[in-house]
Amino acid sequence: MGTILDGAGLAKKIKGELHEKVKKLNKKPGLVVLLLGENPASKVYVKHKEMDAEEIGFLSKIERLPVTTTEEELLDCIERYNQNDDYHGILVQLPLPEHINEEKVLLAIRPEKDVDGFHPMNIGRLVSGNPLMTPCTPYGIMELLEEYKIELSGKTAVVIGRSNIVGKPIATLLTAKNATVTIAHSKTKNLAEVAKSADILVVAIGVAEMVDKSFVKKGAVVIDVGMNRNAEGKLVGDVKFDEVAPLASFITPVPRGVGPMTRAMLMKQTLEAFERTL
Ligand SMILES: NC(=O)C1=CN([C@@H]2O[C@H](COP(=O)(O)OP(=O)(O)OC[C@H]3O[C@@H](n4cnc5c(N)ncnc54)[C@H](OP(=O)(O)O)[C@@H]3O)[C@@H](O)[C@H]2O)C=CC1
Ligand SMILES: Nc1nc(=O)c2c([nH]1)NC[C@@H]1CN(c3ccc(C(=O)N[C@@H](CCC(=O)O)C(=O)O)cc3)C=[N+]21
Repeated sequence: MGTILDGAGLAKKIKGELHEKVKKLNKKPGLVVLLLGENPASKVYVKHKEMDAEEIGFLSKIERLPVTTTEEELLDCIERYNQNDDYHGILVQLPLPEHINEEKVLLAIRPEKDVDGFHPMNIGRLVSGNPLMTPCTPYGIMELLEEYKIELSGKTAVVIGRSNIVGKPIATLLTAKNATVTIAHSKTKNLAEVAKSADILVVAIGVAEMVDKSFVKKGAVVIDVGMNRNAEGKLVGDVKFDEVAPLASFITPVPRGVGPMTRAMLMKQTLEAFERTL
């Protein structure tokens, strides 16, 4: 049975450290989350982020906008927070409604306040090895691997999924730590076989429990980013945990694995954005 990577525990420790730092400040770091519409999953995530921010002692605000908000109105709202010195971090919850151009929106956030790390400048800086803000989920995964002293140099890593928010940036970060990385996706042939070559397997697909033991080499480190509701409404990952855990050397659970680390990195980057304004 592999060691369970306790994301919730590490996130709690990190948030405690952030809280201690914030107590010593004269001004509160501020985080605003812009949420369009009523996507139930987004509402839950956003609520969690607000709770984290308040616990740490940040100024925290959720700007709830109707689903009918126009692109221009959203861009105006972002610009107001770009100019507002009380807010050091701005996060626009994704996905956005169809009528809004995501690329335009992400480009409108001042890179210094882009605590998600999704602005093209931040992506470019990450890829060129001089990061300012790092996408929170990949960042959280790297912190978790480091906490458990998991060696990456010279290891083979397979990332399943190539999204801008998870797959591509985690592949970049693993490469920077000298892993040899393969990115797989829906067009990959012999996916299970490719995955089985991995010392480190990162799964970010969005299909409940798709990855079973046929994808996993004995002794592999398995990172499950997936966040899905199964038929009974229970939160499950992309990995069949019960089947894979006995094979793995380390494995993240869902919940309490990658998800809490994502939120902790968001808080960390908000404090760093604040500190850069001093
Ligand atoms: N824990 C956390 O903090 C976070 C969790 N998530 C969760 O992680 C999962 C992935 O999210 P995200 O990256 O945004 O998702 P996207 O939907 O943007 O990307 C999914 C990727 O998986 C690939 N894929 C889809 N189906 C298959 C398949 N059958 N075989 C192989 N590859 C496949 C897609 O391939 P192709 O490119 O070819 O279409 C795509 O690259 C979701 O469950 C999401 O909820 C996301 C963000 C944060
Ligand atoms: N601009 C933007 N930034 C994001 O970072 C972003 C986003 N949009 N859109 C949606 C995805 C998804 N995401 C999650 C973060 C934490 C948990 C999380 O904390 N999960 C808990 C469980 C939560 C529960 O019980 O529902 C856990 O895994 O233990 C989940 C999902 C961030 N995302």
